[in-house]
Amino acid sequence: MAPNDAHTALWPAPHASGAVDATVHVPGSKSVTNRALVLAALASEPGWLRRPLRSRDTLLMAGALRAMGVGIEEGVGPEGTGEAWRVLPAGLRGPATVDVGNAGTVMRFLPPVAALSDGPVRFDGDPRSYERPLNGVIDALRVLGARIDDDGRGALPLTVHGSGALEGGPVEIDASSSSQFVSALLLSGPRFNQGVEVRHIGSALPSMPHIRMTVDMLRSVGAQVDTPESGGEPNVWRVTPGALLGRDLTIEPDLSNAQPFLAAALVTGGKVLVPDWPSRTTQPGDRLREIFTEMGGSCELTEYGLVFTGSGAVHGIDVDLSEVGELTPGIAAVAALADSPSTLRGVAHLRLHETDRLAALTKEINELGGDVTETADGLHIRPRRLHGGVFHTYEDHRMATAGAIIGLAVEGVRIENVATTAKTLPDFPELWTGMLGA
Ligand SMILES: O=C(O)C1=C[C@@H](OP(=O)(O)O)[C@@H](O)[C@H](O)C1
Ligand SMILES: C=C(OP(=O)(O)O)C(=O)O
Repeated sequence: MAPNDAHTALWPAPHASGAVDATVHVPGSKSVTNRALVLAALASEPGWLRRPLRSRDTLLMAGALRAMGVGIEEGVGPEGTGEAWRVLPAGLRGPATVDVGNAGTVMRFLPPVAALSDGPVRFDGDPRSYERPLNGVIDALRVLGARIDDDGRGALPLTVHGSGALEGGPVEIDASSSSQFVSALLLSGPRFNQGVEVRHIGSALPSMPHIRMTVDMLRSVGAQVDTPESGGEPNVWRVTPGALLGRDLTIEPDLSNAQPFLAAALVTGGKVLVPDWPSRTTQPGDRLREIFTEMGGSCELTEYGLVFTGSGAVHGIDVDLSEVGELTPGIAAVAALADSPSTLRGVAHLRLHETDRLAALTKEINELGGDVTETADGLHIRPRRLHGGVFHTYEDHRMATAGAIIGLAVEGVRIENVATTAKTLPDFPELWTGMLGA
């Protein structure tokens, strides 16, 4: 297939002939891998990442850090060569060029790192990356002492003129459009001369578990972080300046990418085991245990991992997803197959994700015969009998996996550009057909 054909190619989503019964080894977490790479690059000694996710977003992160002078070498992990990265921090260098693709983590976490480099770092990416909000990071970095050239829209493309150090200190931001603004400033904060104090002053802040993930991972490499939860002021996070340790970290499976496989058990009345499901985690995907149980399944966390079992019935749900927005496409797909209506709330910011996810889900489910309406901050989904057709994906990995869930229950669904799942889960089609025993 010629490279461009992948964008228009149609993948016949497998229809499930019966209940699935499978063990699915889900690759590492995108959010943990990309935080671990940044923290290891900023450390004062080498570190290891074991079982890192290797996907478009994480390879872009690794490539960008390498471009700024960081060593990231293939190492030997628990499963042999190629299963680990050894990260060798070095003085951060410019000039460099960073391709962010359409990775929120890369476009938001790296400009603060670039501000610590000793020269200009140019950031560019996919057309969609120009539309995703970055103003919180750009404005904050300027307040903290960085020089940035952009076109004034608060978005990519831009150049950060690193001068080898950043003063840091207190800064106010409105992170209501992305929690990643807060995470970005905290991750590099220990390396700023004064550390950083981030005060969120906007309306509701989405994706709080991802901010907790940032704080937890910072603390695990020796950073001192004060948070609202540790007795600080509401909406204020403070990072003390200091050296970061090089750690040996094994990356957890990506629980948000486990979603389509758990959904398969739910919609087919089957059973799926996801090995290595962590007993304690900050990943938002852990909320699936509760959400998919309410939608009709049951789960058990055993020494082998998470066993999720469908009952044969799928129920609608009324749920606020503001903390776990990235789960919305998969929940919407299950809701379209349920026996009662659903209301998904608290996710207006999804309009600025990989695509406008609220518009895309509404259009694509309705074109298969569904009845979805957009609300100010989410979706109303009234299940209808669906029919086959093309499910467009808008270069959004989670649209592709959402379409695959529907395809299990509805014959003749064809997914456009299933290869877009490579953003976070390059093996998705193989894992999916493997789960179905094909
Ligand atoms: O920090 C992270 O790793 C992420 C935070 C969330 O971003 P938003 O707060 O922009 O939704 C989430 O949706 C994204 O998939 C990953
Ligand atoms: C919103 C997402 O990604 P990003 O990290 O690009 O924001 C996502 O993975 O659902």
